Amino acid sequence: MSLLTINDLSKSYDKRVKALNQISFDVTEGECVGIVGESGSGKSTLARMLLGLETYKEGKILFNNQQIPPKNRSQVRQYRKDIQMIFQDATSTLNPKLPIWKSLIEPLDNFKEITPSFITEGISRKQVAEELLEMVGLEKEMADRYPGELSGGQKQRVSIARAISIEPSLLVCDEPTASLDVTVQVQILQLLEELQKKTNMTILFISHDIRAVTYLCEKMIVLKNGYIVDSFRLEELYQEERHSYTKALIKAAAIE
Ligand SMILES: Nc1ncnc2c1ncn2[C@@H]1O[C@H](COP(=O)(O)OP(=O)(O)OP(=O)(O)O)[C@@H](O)[C@H]1O
Repeated sequence: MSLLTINDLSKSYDKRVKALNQISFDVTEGECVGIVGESGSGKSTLARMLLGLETYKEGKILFNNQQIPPKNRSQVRQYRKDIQMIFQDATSTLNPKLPIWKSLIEPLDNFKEITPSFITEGISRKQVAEELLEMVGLEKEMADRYPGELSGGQKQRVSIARAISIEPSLLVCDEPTASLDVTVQVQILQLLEELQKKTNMTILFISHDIRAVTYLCEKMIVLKNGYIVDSFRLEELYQEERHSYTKALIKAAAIE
């Protein structure tokens, strides 16, 4: 079943800048779809539109068959739970004044009606945070630390744990590995892959890095100057019919 449908979506900031041009694609439940493109191709614009942070006049965004941004309050609340986001800069997601466990537990505090399947009944809020830390490969002793005492990779793991704590239907990752060292990038991709396999969660992975996208995603969409110039499944990556821009990205990333 299609979880997210984007139909003929366009976005203009002013008369001169058309950030997105009639883009259309579908994301099916359980899929991991990558959006790849260089700087200025419209990736962040698309991510902001998915979160309901940008208005639009042309086209449609449907999530679970409901128009985005939703119209009424209860739909907005449901939507805020169902779509979670991971950003390039994990620091901005974590309150520097709170110990990690308190930041981790925030989404669950906001959605008290949710009892995630991974939570053992009757455990304290702090123990829930510790279980979440272990799910993303961190020691539970990290719970009492502050964001300033964590490395970039550890902070990104915490922000992933926070995002998945309320079991969203869709996880949107906007350049989640862009500011990390290469070895840490691989570890974060491995973590996302592992979590996706375990939970069958749907991921939309946005990146300028075709290598990261091909590592994680089974379907890819190539954006250039706001247009979708190519879209294909991973096994079709090296086919002759790929767009010249896709071929150039593959060449530049040396993954031929
Ligand atoms: N708030 C804004 N006002 C005006 N133009 C904007 C605004 N945000 C983005 N743009 C323009 O829209 C186009 C797409 O930008 P966007 O940030 O979506 O690209 P991107 O692929 O995410 O780039 P990057 O990887 O550098 O973040 C660019 O031409 C950009 O200058």
